[in-house]
Amino acid sequence: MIKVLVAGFKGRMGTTTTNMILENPLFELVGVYSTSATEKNINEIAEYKSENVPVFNELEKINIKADVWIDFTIPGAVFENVKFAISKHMSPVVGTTGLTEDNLTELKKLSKLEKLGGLIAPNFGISAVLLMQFAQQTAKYLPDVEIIEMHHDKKLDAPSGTALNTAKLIAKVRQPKVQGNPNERETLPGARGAEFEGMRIHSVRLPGYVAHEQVLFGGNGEALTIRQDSFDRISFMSGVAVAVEKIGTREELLVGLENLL
Ligand SMILES: NC(=O)c1ccc[n+]([C@@H]2O[C@H](COP(=O)([O-])OP(=O)(O)OC[C@H]3O[C@@H](n4cnc5c(N)ncnc54)[C@H](O)[C@@H]3O)[C@@H](O)[C@H]2O)c1
Ligand SMILES: O=C(O)C1=N[C@H](C(=O)O)CCC1
Repeated sequence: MIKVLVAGFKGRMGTTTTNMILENPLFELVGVYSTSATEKNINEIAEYKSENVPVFNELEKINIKADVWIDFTIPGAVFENVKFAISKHMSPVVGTTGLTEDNLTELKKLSKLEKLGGLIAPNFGISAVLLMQFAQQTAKYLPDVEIIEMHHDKKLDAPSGTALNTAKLIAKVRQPKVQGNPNERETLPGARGAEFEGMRIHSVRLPGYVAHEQVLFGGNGEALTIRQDSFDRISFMSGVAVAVEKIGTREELLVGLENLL
């Protein structure tokens, strides 16, 4: 059995992930962590009353040994959480967005020193992973692109990690370029959205949405739109399960679920 700790276990993703881990016979939930938790054991929560899993609310007090640390917390905490997990030889499987390139460089170094596998995945949904792959392929032929990501209105960060990763993948196959009229003026600041190496990224936040992204390509007399929709957080769970199952076979920190499939 693979021993798993879930950080952020009371959140939207953490709850879904905790339930998946409890239901999967390959996995054993050995601890849960949330700075907002007041319980000592997960069985103090009605839906988990038949379980016996310690609850932690301070990083330094986590004294259990897990094989895998799953992180669905917040952008402001994920870097310290993952450094802690690596220091305790717990393979990080990280969904939390907001890690910078410098963060990733340092975490990769720490993983290598520990000879420890880990995964940072901006999106565990197969439809999103495919969208990013298709977008990178398309950009080789249609380099003018704008990204529109749409999420629920409780999301903390913008643009989404998925949109930023989509732009980074596209940037690998095209030269930076100015899109639109070089003399264009925003009569309303922000009208043209965020800018990443000439690409524009637009973030929509609305109730009723979960996680969605469109990548729009324009060419001479033609256009192509690629779209993915995550309607329910269950859509991320098969990717999380694959990562938890496979990460122990690696000895480095990977970025992107496609590197583990
Ligand atoms: N990679 C993916 O497939 C994927 C999918 C969905 C969400 N996400 C990302 O996961 C993160 C969480 O999303 P969410 O919708 O579940 O958010 P959420 O706000 O519902 O949950 C975050 C949880 O983390 C807890 N928390 C806050 N600080 C903490 C800390 N220092 N240590 C431990 N727990 C802490 C909060 O109390 C909360 O319960 C976001 O960064 C989001 O972008 C990634
Ligand atoms: O619900 C969220 O928040 C999501 N965050 C990730 C991102 O920022 O790309 C993945 C999709 C859902």
